[in-house]
Order: sequence, then C-alpha cells, then structure tokens
Amino acid sequence: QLSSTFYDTSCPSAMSTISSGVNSAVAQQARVGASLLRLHFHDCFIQGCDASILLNDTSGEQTQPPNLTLNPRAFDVVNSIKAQVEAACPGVVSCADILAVAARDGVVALGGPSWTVLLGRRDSTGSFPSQTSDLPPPTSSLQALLAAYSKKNLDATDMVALSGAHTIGQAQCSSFNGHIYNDTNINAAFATSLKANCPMSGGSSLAPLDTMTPTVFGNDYYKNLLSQKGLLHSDQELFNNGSTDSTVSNFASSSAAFTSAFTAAMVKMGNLGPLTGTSGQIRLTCWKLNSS
Ligand code: HEM
Ligand SMILES: [Ca+2]
Ligand SMILES: [Ca+2]
Repeated sequence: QLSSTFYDTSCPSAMSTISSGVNSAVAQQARVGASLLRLHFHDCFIQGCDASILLNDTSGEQTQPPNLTLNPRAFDVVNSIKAQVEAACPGVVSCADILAVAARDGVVALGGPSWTVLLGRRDSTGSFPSQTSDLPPPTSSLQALLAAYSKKNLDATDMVALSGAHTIGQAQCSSFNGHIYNDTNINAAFATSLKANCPMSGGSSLAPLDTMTPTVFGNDYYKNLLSQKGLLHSDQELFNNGSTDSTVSNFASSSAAFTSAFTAAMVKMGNLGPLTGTSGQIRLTCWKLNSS
C-alpha cells in the first residue's frame, strides 16, 4: 500500500531535492520534462513501476525497440537526482519513487497540473525485456490501444487522458513516417510540412508531438486531433470516427475535464504492480542492482 507521506520522517528533503533537480534540468532543456514523464510510463507498463527501465543491462529493457527512443538526458537527470538523495538519506528512497515524482514535477515545470504522488515503491531486482511488448507501438489501431491499456486495468477514458502526455515532447521521423506518407486521415498541409524533415524511409530527425505548444502542458493535443494534426498514427486513432471521439472532443473543449482525468489516470498508472514491504530492493544506484 503506497502512501503520500512515506518519506516524511525517513527523508524529509527527498521531494524538494527531486523537484529542484527536475526544475534545473527543464530550464536547460524543456524537452526533459516530457522525457521524464515518458520514462515513468515505460517503467510502469513493463512489469510495474519498479525502476526496471533504469537498469542498463546489456540485454535488458533499454535494448528493446520502444525504449531505444527514450531521451538519454532523462536517465542522466534521474541518476544525478538519485545521487543527491542518497547523499542526504542513504538507502531510503527508491528509484521507482524518484521516477514517479520526477514525472509529476516535469509536468508541473511545463505548466501542467500537479497531483499527489503516492510513495513507497521499491526497485526491481531484474530487467524484463520480454515484457517490453506491453508498450503499444505508434502504428497501433484504436482497438490495439484499448487492449494494451485494458491489460493494465486502465479504461478508455484513462487511455485517452494519458495520451494527452503527447502535449509535450518530440518524436523521431521513424515513429511517424508511415502516418504522414501513407495515411489519409491527416491534414494535408500538416503532412507536407513534416515531410520536409522526414523522408519516407524514416530517420531520427525530430518533430514536436503537439504542433501548437510543444513545451507547454495543456489540452492542445486534443485540439490538434480535431483538425487531423495528430503526429503519430496512434494519436489520430483516438479521433477517427471511433468510440473515443467523444472523449477527445470533451478534453479539447474542457481543459478542466482533461486535467482531472489525466491526474486520476497518472495515479492509477503509478499504482501498477508496485513492489512494497520487503520485496525488491532500494537500489543505491539506479542503473545497476545492489551488489549482494
Ligand atoms: C497510447 C499509447 C502510446 C504510444 C503508441 C506512444 C508512442 C510514443 C512514441 C512513438 C513517441 C516518440 C518516440 C520517438 O520517436 O522518439 C512518444 C513520445 C512520448 N510519449 Fe508516448 N506513447 C503512448 C502513450 C504515452 C503515455 C501514456 C505517456 C505518459 C503518460 C506518454 C508520454 C510520451 C512523451 C512525454 C513523449 C515525448 C518524450 C520526449 O520528448 O522525450 N506516451 N510516445
Ligand atoms: Ca518496470
Ligand atoms: Ca502542448
């Protein structure tokens, strides 16, 4: 059972250390706020929120396709925050909790809503590369997206709300080339402008996931979907004459509705399969297991 006060006596400086670390990293590169949010998502969907994504095993989760595009800066930020937290409270604060708090602080640093992060997760004692397939690829259909979230006990509203994370951050050409060259449910001028930096063959050049406000957290992502300006195939699937159209319209017209659904869904996602009590370990260094 996670609790918001978990470190109040064991490490009272933990929360402020994490938020200062995130704020200074975001001030240097706004994208890091997005990258930290994505890192927490990729952690939670693979075996639960247990920092398994942070282990840099040579054949671990980090080597699997959906994780190859995680921004390396986000790992650096987490590792450096962890070192500062360890200096104040050795062996107390888990890497999994640092990820959950840093995701929230990244959203807040980019102008998004805050929420209470529940704490007390412990860190995994292994990496789970084969479970990386629980992360849906950007070529997914609506049906596949709904199924991937349903497997994590997240419903359609949670799925649409969490996808609103794409109001910030960037994607590589290889993640959206199929959508801009092959799909017809895309604004023609938008597709043309993206093709200038993204050849049909793909590549690593970056484009913002939210063409309106790439470094501001808000509901513009849904407004883009209404005008067929979703960057990923999977983004536009949420508004493509299917069962989630009405939720997209609602979030596009009400930022309050989006905020309340997003923050509730983040708490739900943060509760996925946590290790608690004496399970797992409190890693001393986030990228490797404690030596036994
Ligand atoms: C619905 C299923 C999802 C799919 C298919 C998906 C897919 C992707 C892809 C392909 C990228 C770009 C990777 C690249 O090319 O560099 C991306 C970026 C991103 N995703 Fe998702 N995503 C999904 C859900 C989520 C969720 C639930 C969150 C967080 C709550 C999230 C947060 C982000 C963020 C913030 C970025 C930008 C990261 C950066 O700039 O470093 N995504 N996503
Ligand atoms: Ca994990
Ligand atoms: Ca935005």
